[in-house]
Amino acid sequence: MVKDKQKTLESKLAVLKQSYLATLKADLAALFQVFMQISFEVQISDCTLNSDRQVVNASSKMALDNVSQRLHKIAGSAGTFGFHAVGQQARTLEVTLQSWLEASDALPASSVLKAFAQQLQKLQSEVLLDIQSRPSVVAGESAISSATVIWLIEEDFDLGNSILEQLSNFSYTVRLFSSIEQVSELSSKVAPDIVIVDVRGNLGQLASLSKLSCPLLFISEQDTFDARIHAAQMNAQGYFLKPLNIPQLVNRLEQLLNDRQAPPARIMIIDDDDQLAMYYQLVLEAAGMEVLILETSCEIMEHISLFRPEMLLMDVHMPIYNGADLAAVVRQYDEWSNLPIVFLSAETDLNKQIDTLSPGADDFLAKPILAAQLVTSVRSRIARARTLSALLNKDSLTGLLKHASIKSAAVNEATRGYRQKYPVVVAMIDIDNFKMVNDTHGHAVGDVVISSVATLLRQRLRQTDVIGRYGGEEFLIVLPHCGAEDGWKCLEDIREYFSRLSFRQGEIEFACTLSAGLVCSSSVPADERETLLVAADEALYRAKRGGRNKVSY
Ligand SMILES: Nc1nc2c(ncn2[C@@H]2O[C@H](COP(=O)(O)OP(=O)(O)OP(=O)(O)O)[C@@H](O)[C@H]2O)c(=O)[nH]1
Repeated sequence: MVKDKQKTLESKLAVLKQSYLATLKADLAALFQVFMQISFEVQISDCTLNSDRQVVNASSKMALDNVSQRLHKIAGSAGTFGFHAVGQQARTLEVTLQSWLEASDALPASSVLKAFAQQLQKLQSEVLLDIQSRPSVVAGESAISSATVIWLIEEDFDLGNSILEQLSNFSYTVRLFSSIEQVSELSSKVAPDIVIVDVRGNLGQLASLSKLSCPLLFISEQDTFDARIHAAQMNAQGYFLKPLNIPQLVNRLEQLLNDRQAPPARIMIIDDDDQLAMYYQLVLEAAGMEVLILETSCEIMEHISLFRPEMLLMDVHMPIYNGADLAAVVRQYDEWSNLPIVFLSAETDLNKQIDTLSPGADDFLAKPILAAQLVTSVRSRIARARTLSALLNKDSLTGLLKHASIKSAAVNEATRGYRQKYPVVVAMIDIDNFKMVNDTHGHAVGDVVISSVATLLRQRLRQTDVIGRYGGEEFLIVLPHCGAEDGWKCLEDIREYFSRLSFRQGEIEFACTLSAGLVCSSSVPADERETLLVAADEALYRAKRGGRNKVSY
């Protein structure tokens, strides 16, 4: 699967490289012609006694400036496509041109200009000969696995089956083993995502599990320091006492799987060079990211609010609006004040880089940029942005969006739905008689119940759905592209699953239920969208009044 993906990417890149080569050849041929024309005009003006050399200088300087800008682009793009030598020579020519343009006196003699034109011609022929290797491509790993496979090692068949059944409620695929030897044999051929083992004092045998490359969780009867230090030395990433608290175990499983199940990063690219933009797109998509190339800069804010990028990758010098101005516009919107903006630029002058950064961009990536470098830089910046955003917007108990964030997300999602004419479901979910859970089993157990609802919602909803903790034991979810009927079925499914979970406090086992109320945007006029939350709350109230453990709309 990954190999096929890699092959497709390589063939797409080969096509793109061919098309870039054709453009590059045509560009260099055009630059050569422009240059020959300039040197011809300078030569004529040198020979004609009554010519106005100043006028010729002014118009030639404008033309040279244009050539310099085009060379600047080539210097940035050629290396990216693997034509490193061409990129470096274009940079050298650009620097020469800049020194002429910055000098206040007349342009160099026509013979110097002609010599420069010949260098351009040489560059053109070198493009044909340049057989530099292709840029390396990082094959993307799929961010999301279809189902999480857990190997459970439990000698007690009944206990093993009971754990298996409960974990299956959370959509895990669980395989039960009765001994560590069985796992050791199989682990050389296939690998699970996580191994859970009931240690039962089998300390010697456990050593063979340390070779596993996946996370290891221990279940034990012993709550002693020795047992726990042994688990730590074996790199166990969780230690759970019997009788097992399944929601607590599931919380840890979710934390471990969180990175792998994170939604793909969304990147928006703005570059007037179509081929470069497509190259970045291919490379980032192959690494599992979602990429949108913005075609019309003046619609930047509409596209940002629709696509909701986690990073903007922008060229600096663009024909109509430059990158610095676009970054400043983005920063005028509070909602996007933290969006990472990274410039991809062939600019090598540090002072100019700093000038460009000041209005609102966060960083620079110098062109030419290799595929692996691009993927790594984007990944690490997005990871950091996600961590910061989680700290700011996420509730610490459940990892879901906090009250203010989910509330504004609900309004934003609904607004987008009205604009693009698709239905959006907004639903309020509340744990039934939760006060009694706290009063009977204690606040800590209540917290486990709250976080198990969060886990269930994360697992059962789509990645495009938005989930938040609205209040203590109340949740708000937003389901884009979903009608009332489908929303109801989805919530019914969640309600039913939740009622089957069993929670534990010591020897006492208990179950909980939840109620939900939903509203679909198609039943509320666009200009009354602020009332969607009130309508969902009213539906929740009807579900409570109707006896709880119900979904109403
Ligand atoms: N454990 C725990 N309890 C919380 C948290 N936040 C709020 N609560 C409790 O949640 C309970 C909510 O109780 P009520 O609003 O009376 O509702 P209820 O008992 O769920 O009854 P219905 O909603 O009518 O079914 C209160 O006892 C709060 O103290 C929290 O973070 N952790």
